[in-house]
Amino acid sequence: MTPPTSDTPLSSDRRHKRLRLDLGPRAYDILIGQDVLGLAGAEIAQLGHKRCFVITDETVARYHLDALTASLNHNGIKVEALVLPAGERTKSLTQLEKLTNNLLEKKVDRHSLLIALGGGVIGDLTGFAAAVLLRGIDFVQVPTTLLAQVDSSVGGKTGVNSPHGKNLIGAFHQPRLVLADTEALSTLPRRELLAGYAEVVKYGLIDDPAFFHWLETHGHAVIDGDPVARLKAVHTSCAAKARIVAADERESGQRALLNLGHTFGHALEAETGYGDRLLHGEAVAIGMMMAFDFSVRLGLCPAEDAERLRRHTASLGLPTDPSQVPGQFFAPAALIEHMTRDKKVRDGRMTFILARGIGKAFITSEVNASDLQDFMTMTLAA
Ligand SMILES: NC(=O)c1ccc[n+]([C@@H]2O[C@H](COP(=O)([O-])OP(=O)(O)OC[C@H]3O[C@@H](n4cnc5c(N)ncnc54)[C@H](O)[C@@H]3O)[C@@H](O)[C@H]2O)c1
Ligand SMILES: O=C(O)C(=O)C[C@@H](O)[C@H](O)[C@H](O)COP(=O)(O)O
Ligand SMILES: [Zn+2]
Repeated sequence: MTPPTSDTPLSSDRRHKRLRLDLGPRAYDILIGQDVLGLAGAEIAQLGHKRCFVITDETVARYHLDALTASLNHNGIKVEALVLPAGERTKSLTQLEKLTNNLLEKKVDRHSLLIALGGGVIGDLTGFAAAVLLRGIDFVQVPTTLLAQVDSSVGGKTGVNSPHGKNLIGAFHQPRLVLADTEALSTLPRRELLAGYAEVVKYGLIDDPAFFHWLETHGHAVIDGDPVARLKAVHTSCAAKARIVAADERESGQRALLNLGHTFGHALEAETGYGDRLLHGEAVAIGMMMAFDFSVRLGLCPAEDAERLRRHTASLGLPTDPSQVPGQFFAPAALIEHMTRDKKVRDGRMTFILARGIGKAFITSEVNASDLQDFMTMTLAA
């Protein structure tokens, strides 16, 4: 049989996949696939809210707000849209204050629903606004970037950045529903697709070597827009995240595996000031490579596994090294200082996600400060 390509229509039962994140009273569905924006009205109507506010950014509004609004209107739901500036700097206390004031002026009430239409920035900010407005109201995630579809829309981590570090102000607040329209990715720039792809690779590296192997063969198809490959990549990623979150909603243990690459990555992001020079997913790509290289240096991981990761991400055009961040010099001490503010620090001890190989990530607090210092000095001098 000829494998489907981006030109091959999918039969309707293969156009969508539905997952359930099982969290008892906070359980919710994740619907993934083609024309999910068209189904959004019917899905959201079932939640029974009288007033809905769509929170989005200027770029996403241009491409996808009309389709979502039409679908909601078609199902008898009136919406008001609030359009924010695009980009990581919108994930700030300043924008949170503006957004919550705006919603309060419009007399948002405890039966209102917020709908986050956009990438991780809009999802994290809207989710946090929903967590704190009137001590907590409902929200739905409608992710439109690959990163948001495979990671940020699922699991209930919401928040904003602080000058002290990434996501340092936030709350766990689960959405009522996640609606991921894979066709919405057709308007996403390649650089943003690649950044999201880093979080896809993460699931293979954590505990699914077969998925990593599949990505080595099909990663280009995921990036180039093959609908079957995209559906599989988003579905496999959400299934992995849902499984981990269901077992440890508030990151008291195994959920920290989802932070692979983030201890290094968040430090790089904080140092670049959350601008366009380094996207979150790019920082994670570099951070995961650093976690593997560090694991090799500590004698924990075969060097060939780190090389396999480097080969795969580099072949798609993702950065693998801090020196690839344009116009930025990273000092080891500055990065280590950021790492000491990581949310995984306990009693002054840093926690790292390291790996014994591809698909064999593990959590450890047994890292020696001098080993870290030597590794950072070596990596940043290279
Ligand atoms: N909560 C979590 O569990 C979690 C997980 C991973 C990442 N995050 C956070 O997510 C954020 C990054 O999210 P992101 O990568 O989606 O960035 P983003 O939200 O800034 O979106 C990236 C860019 O793409 C544009 N865009 C979005 N959808 C588009 C579309 N369909 N077509 C064209 N342009 C589109 C946006 O306007 C923006 O300019 C970071 O702040 C990160 O910390 C959170
Ligand atoms: O959902 C999680 O748990 C993650 O760690 C997913 C990460 O990809 C994401 O970037 C998350 O926001 C990082 O969380 P943080 O607690 O380190 O801020
Ligand atoms: Zn992330």
